[in-house]
Amino acid sequence: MTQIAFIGGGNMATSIIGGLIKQGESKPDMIHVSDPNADQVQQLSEQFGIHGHSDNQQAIASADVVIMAVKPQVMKAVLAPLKDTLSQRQPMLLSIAAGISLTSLQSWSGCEAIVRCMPNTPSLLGLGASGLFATDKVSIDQRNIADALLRAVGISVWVQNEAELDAVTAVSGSGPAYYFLLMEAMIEAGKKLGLSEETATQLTQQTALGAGKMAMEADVSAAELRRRVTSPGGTTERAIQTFEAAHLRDIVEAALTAASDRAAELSKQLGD
Ligand SMILES: NC(=O)C1=CN([C@@H]2O[C@H](COP(=O)(O)OP(=O)(O)OC[C@H]3O[C@@H](n4cnc5c(N)ncnc54)[C@H](O)[C@@H]3O)[C@@H](O)[C@H]2O)C=CC1
Ligand SMILES: O=C(O)[C@@H]1CCC=N1
Repeated sequence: MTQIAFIGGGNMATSIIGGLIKQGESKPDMIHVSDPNADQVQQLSEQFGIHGHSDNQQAIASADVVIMAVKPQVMKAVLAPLKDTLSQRQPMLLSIAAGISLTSLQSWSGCEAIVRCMPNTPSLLGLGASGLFATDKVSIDQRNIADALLRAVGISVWVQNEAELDAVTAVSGSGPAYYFLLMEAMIEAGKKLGLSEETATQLTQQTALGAGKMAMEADVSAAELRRRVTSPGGTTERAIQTFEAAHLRDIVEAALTAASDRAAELSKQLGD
């Protein structure tokens, strides 16, 4: 069975570890985690029965897959002392860090087989959406392992070129925040229309959940589902006309373009 080492045991690592064990994808004994935060390591070891380390070298010593789950800003410094070992052992490196290019990962780690991935925070609930891209040095078996790792916390989608990961970041990486913004606005508007905060919040949350589930389960498009809610001459029609008059679609396109541009910019800034 594959030995997996997580470098960084924060939010995303915790959710992936939890998903792997819950789904039976990996045995606790095969998982190592390393983090300078001793409390975090202890909690992960106790919660999941995995091996905890304070030394990254120890964590990667026998790993087939090394998952880099540290913040992008520290990636270079974290990989520097591991480069000799990684170059020699050549495990598959999987990075979940936003905006760190394959070129940088390759030069900082000395690894050849690298998968870059963009997950999102609903991974914490097993409802994540991740985009993945692999170098051509990644074997089919390694791709399958990377796929299983991310599927343990949601769905995974492979993209055809690295630049598409910027679009994935704009759609699903940052995406949860757009829905939260809409929810904030709906709760505020509901309150202005006379509802209590509690009632406006409950109704907004359940509506978001219901709409998401309907969109997932329906065999028709989101546009068709919208039409089915919209009675001619009714209330939804007025609301939709208001959104369209304010160019909501243009606003969404501009926002996602800005996010994608920023992802590309960050890759350049954080690279060598
Ligand atoms: N939170 C989000 O929405 C998303 C995050 N990501 C990416 O996931 C990565 C991790 O994010 P989170 O889990 O949210 O961050 P986090 O801050 O919860 O976890 C990072 C962990 O790295 C540890 N760390 C710091 N220096 C270290 C070192 N030298 N060696 C080992 N561990 C070290 C920290 O103690 C911390 O526990 C980031 O690169 C981020 O870009 C990707 C998609 C979405
Ligand atoms: O906002 C960010 O830069 C990161 C990437 C995707 C979600 N959070």
